Amino acid sequence: MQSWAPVDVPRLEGSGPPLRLYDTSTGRVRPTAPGPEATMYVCGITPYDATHLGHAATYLAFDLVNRYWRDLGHDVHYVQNVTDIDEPLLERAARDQDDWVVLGMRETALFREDMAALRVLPPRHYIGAVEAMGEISEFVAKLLAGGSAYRIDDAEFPDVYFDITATGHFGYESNYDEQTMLQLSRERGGDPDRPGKRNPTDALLWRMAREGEPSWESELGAGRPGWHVECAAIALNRLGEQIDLNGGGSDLIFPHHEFGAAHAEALTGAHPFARHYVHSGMIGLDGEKMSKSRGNLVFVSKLRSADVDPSAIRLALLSGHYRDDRPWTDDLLAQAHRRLDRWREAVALKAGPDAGQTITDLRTHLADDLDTPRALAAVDAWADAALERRGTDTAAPGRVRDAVDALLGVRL
Ligand SMILES: Nc1ncnc2c1ncn2[C@@H]1O[C@H](COS(=O)(=O)NC(=O)[C@@H](N)CS)[C@@H](O)[C@H]1O
Ligand SMILES: [Zn+2]
Repeated sequence: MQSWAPVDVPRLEGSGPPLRLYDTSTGRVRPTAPGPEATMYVCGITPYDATHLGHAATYLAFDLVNRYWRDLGHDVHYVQNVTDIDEPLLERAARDQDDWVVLGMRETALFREDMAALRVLPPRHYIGAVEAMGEISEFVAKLLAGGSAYRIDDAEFPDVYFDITATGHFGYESNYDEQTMLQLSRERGGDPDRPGKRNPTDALLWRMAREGEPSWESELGAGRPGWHVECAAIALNRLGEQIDLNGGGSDLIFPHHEFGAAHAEALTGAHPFARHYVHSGMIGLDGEKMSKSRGNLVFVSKLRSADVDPSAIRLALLSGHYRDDRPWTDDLLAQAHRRLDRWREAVALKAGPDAGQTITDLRTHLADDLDTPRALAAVDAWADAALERRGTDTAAPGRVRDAVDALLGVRL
């Protein structure tokens, strides 16, 4: 599947400290240490109700990681999927008398447009589950052959499940207890109460074809994949056995990323699958998580069609810390507009105070687990000084503009 338009990123002089990020599996902020090419897998959308501000906040967080690693001089091999076949998509298509394929294509196209408008750097590989069906079924067949997976004893639908005891590390990514895992498995598409499973939380790998459901021929028999194995296969086959970062919103901590890691590790034996598991907080509206099921969604495309500057949307979402569950409010957007106008006014000056310290501060704060509130405050300070006390450095406004573009993706 084609990704979206590339974004030019100004090259800045010098570089900052190593990027440190909170890792869910160890519960600590730790330095990332990618090689010359950093490898990052961030889960993509299930293409309906796209792109709401929750989606946008999550993809902006990982865009900052991408930009910061590039600022350090790394290449970034960024891979993202599209869950263009899954229960929720089929249900939404049925509800709206829509063809699920058309719905998926339409919403994915809208998502690409929104990401390009927000100046999110595109993934090098943007892969749909449907186009990856061959490699996914092959991955499942290998798990089955290797004994990490089994067919459930159900004559009508002998579906394939993953055995959570296969790797001996299951649970290390989320660190959730059994009770929590059971509850979240139930809430997020699992079937812990299905009779015949070895362990209630064992995850579905391959669902044999049901009447009236889309299915694909495979060595496993006609059917379609479980949700987690799609990401494990797409990531592993493009980024290798161990990656620098596996990311998504905090609602993916379990079961999705726990199983994605377990599937990959069961196949390769390489542990941990990702050196960092990074999760962003939930954007809420009126006190509830912004989510498809609740329907309390604010869409990027609606704001864009109301002529809201995408850079203001970016600034509004970056004004909070990426890991915090936080509300979206109209006031947040109004504040962001004011901030954007002030920064633009300051960089339009002929000269300003020295930019060096500001760029150093920007990098230091971003390197500290993407501390964007402090990073934005550093630019506020420079803009205030430039507008109030002026300054004599004629290179400063241009340097600040380029740093804000390269590191925050905000176009001044
Ligand atoms: N309210 C929200 N705030 C922040 N991030 C959110 C919110 N709702 C969803 N997300 C994140 O947006 C990304 C896409 O969500 S999604 O469309 O439901 N799709 C999926 O979770 C799967 N296709 C991942 S393979 C996920 O990382 C999810 O955690
Ligand atoms: Zn995923």
